This record gives sequence, C-alpha cells and structure tokens, in this order.
Amino acid sequence: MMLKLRNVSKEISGKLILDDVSFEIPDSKIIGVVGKNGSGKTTLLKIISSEMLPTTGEIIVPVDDVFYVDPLSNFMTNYSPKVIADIISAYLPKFKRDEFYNILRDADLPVDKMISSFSKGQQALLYIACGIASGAKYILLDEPLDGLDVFIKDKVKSLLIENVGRTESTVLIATHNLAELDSLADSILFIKDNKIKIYDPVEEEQVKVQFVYDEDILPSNLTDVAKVIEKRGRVWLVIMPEDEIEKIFSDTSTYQFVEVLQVTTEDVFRIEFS
Ligand SMILES: Nc1ncnc2c1ncn2[C@@H]1O[C@H](COP(=O)(O)OP(=O)(O)OP(=O)(O)O)[C@@H](O)[C@H]1O
Repeated sequence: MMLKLRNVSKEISGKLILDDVSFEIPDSKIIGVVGKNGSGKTTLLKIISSEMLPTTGEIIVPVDDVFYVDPLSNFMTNYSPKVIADIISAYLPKFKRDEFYNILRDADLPVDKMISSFSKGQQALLYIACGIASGAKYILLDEPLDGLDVFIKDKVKSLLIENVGRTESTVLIATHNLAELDSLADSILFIKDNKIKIYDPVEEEQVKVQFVYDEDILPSNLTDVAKVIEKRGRVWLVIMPEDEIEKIFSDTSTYQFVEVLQVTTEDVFRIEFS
C-alpha cells in the first residue's frame, strides 16, 4: 500500500499552509522533504502521522504503522532510552528492542540515564535509533541529522539505507541540510507556495554544466534549455538536460572549459526558490 495524500489542504489559525496537495510516495524509498523556514514541512509530517488533521482532503496511510515523534516535544528528554523503548513498543508492537539497544551500544549511549543528560548529538542519535528500530512502515524524521558529528552521520545514513532495503520501509526526512540528502534521498519533495512538487534526480536526467563565456548574456540556444544557477565573472553554472550538451557545447570558440557535474539538491532548491 502506497502513502497517498488526496486534495489535502491545511489552515492553521486562518493561515493557509498546504493548498490542495495530492501526491503518492512509492514504498521502500528515502524521501527528502525540503522548503523554506515555515513552509510546512513539520505540518506535513504531522498530517501524515495523524498528529494533526487536514482541514480538507484525505490521507491514505496505515496510522498504526507510522513512526513520528516531534523532536521538539519533551517526550524525548523526560525518560531514559529504556522507558522510551517501552512506550514506543506499546503503540508500535513491531519495535525492535535488540536493534535499538545495538545502535545505542555502538554509540556508547547508556540505556538507563535520563535523556536530558545526553548531549544534543546523542539525543539526535537516539531519535534516529527510535525511528530505525520502530519497525514502522513509514518513518517520519524531522531534522534527524542535526548536531551529529560526521562519523555518526555516516553510520546513521548507512543504517537508514540498510533498513529501507531490508524492511521496505519508507523514510521521510524533513531537513534544511540539503547536502546530506544527495547521498541519502531517492526523491525530494519540495514545499513551495503551499504546494508540493516531487523531484526525482534520476528521472529528470538533468546535469550541471560549468563553462567560461565572455559575454554578459548567454546565447538563446542555451537559455532556451538551461537555467542559470550561478555566474562568477566569466564562469557560468547552468542546469540543463544531459542530451543537449553535445549540440550546444561542441562550439568551443564560444565556450571554454566545459565541465559536466552532478545536480545537487541544493542546486534544485536554488532554482525552485530563487
Ligand atoms: N500551532 C501552531 N499555531 C500557529 N501557527 C502554526 C502552528 N504550527 C505551525 N504554524 C505555522 O505554520 C507554518 C508552517 O510551520 P511548519 O513548522 O510546518 O514549517 P517548517 O517548514 O517545518 O518550518 P522550519 O523549517 O522553520 O522548521 C508556519 O508559518 C508556522 O508559523
């Protein structure tokens, strides 16, 4: 069963956050949820997890198979990991205690100390461990990689990827940490102007091209297909379809130093929001 939102709108205190949004999330994927501050990322996760009701529209998701914990709530700090494991098991019976304790042991986190005594990074790791071990089909994480050092981040990323491969769970990660999504997410869900757009880097077949061009305005054969993301002096960076490169850049008297690079989530964000 696929996670579906049909014509979902959400107003909070008279303010429209999501406007008639419909989309489907394929199973067994890691999806980045990105957007500017206040665009509605957390609201979307809360609606999917049924913590919040939509104003109108329908969400098709097995409610008892969703992991979502608001990381800003005190829930995560007022108990020890052991108690947290008991609480999560009570509403998600598939919670995998062994896996949970293994992740904590690997990171030298005590299971019986108050979580409020953990550092910010240790709390972030605990939050992800809860999600990974939840056994839920849908794991919704809000800024999960915030505050983790590079080693823990790598470890957590591989745990998430491995977990999705093994259990066919689907992970939604709301984040501002766009660079992290490049090595993690299969697709990116952008929230912009109360609407949602899904970007799949593989399907788009777009690339980033860096070249040197002496004039201030690009020729129209290039601007017809390319979006400029940066111009530093004579060095331009554009995003364009891969299959147009040969035709346009074969003219080496016009452009110099043509280099083809991978499109990053940050590039797409810049284009979408600039
Ligand atoms: N309980 C609430 N009462 C009033 N307004 C709210 C409430 N919760 C959210 N909002 C408003 O809804 C909008 C979306 O908030 P949300 O937290 O979903 O955004 P976000 O994209 O997660 O933001 P950020 O990136 O800053 O975390 C914001 O304008 C916020 O002020």
